[in-house]
Amino acid sequence: MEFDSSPVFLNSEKITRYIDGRWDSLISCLETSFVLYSSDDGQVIQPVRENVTVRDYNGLLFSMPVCSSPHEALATKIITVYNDNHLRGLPRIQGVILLFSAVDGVLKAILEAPVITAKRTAGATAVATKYLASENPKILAILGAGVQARSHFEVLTHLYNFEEVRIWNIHQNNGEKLVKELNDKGFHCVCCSNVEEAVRDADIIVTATFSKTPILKAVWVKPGAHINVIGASNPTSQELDPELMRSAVVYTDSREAACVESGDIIISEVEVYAEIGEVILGKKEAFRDKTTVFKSLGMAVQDLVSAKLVYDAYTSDLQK
Ligand SMILES: NC(=O)C1=CN([C@@H]2O[C@H](COP(=O)(O)OP(=O)(O)OC[C@H]3O[C@@H](n4cnc5c(N)ncnc54)[C@H](OP(=O)(O)O)[C@@H]3O)[C@@H](O)[C@H]2O)C=CC1
Ligand SMILES: O=C(O)C1=NCCCC1
Repeated sequence: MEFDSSPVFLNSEKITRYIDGRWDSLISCLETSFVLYSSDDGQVIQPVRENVTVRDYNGLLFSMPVCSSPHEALATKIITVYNDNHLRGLPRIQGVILLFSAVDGVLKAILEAPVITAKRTAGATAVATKYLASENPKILAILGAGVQARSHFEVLTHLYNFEEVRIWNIHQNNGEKLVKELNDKGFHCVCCSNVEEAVRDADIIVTATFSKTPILKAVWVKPGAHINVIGASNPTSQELDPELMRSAVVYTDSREAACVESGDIIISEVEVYAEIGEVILGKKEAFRDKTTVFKSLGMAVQDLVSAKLVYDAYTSDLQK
């Protein structure tokens, strides 16, 4: 018998076709991935990711392998993160996800990483926010106006009917561009000229920037707010001031990764109260009425379940 081992290649356009409009399915897969990861029963094997610094060009190369037994799948995301790429007119994050069968090791698909990274990170935030934010959030503040800011706007406005959405960005023109783009689609967002104005009385805050130093201060944040910290994914960068970190109950996706990768956790010397998977499993409490931080690092198992969602939709479409 002939063995056709050619993997399919799914570019960003195809991935968008199979993932757009599917927030509820994605959120549900991501919730499962948090549970599997935090179950500690070996169903998911996911080492802390490796990275290589490209010193001369201010770049990084990340390798993120994972095995998920319940999905009978293996995946590795390989991405580059080049902070100065906006000056070259290129995205800061690029790369691929390789999806394999865990049964026989066959490479099933090569998927461009940016769309999945954008959607799965926002979907993961949605899971954390569902568990940790107050029941009826009215004001959303997003700090940043890039890829993650967009996907977080999308998923959080899918989940909640906010009375106000405020956006702040370091370069105000880019913040205004995003606000115009969203308002042209029928939303009503405002662009703020400083962080304090953006987060005043906000119930949910998202920080999604490439800042290396804190942009969000404790005194500006309403007690009881829920903050999703998406950027500062290395031990020397911070998005939140240490006082804010110390005044909040801190949750994360992976405790093991947070302790070596998150500047916000390492520099402020806070303890991680729980992984979000432990909250979903009922092993740890969700303090909705306290100020909570979800420190998102991003996990390979999130890429695996999202890539599989797209691949399965693609293959079932082929069979029609
Ligand atoms: N937790 C996770 O799973 C993931 C985390 N990330 C992280 O999320 C963050 C955003 O990524 P993404 O949206 O893809 O990147 P983008 O390049 O699309 O957007 C980056 C945003 O950060 C702003 N920015 C750049 N430098 C600074 C600075 N010094 N201070 C404040 N703002 C700044 C940019 O403003 P302007 O464009 O005007 O310069 C832009 O709004 C990054 O830190 C990235 O590493 C990304 C993927 C997954
Ligand atoms: O999980 C990811 O993907 C990323 N995490 C932090 C840095 C960029 C990409």
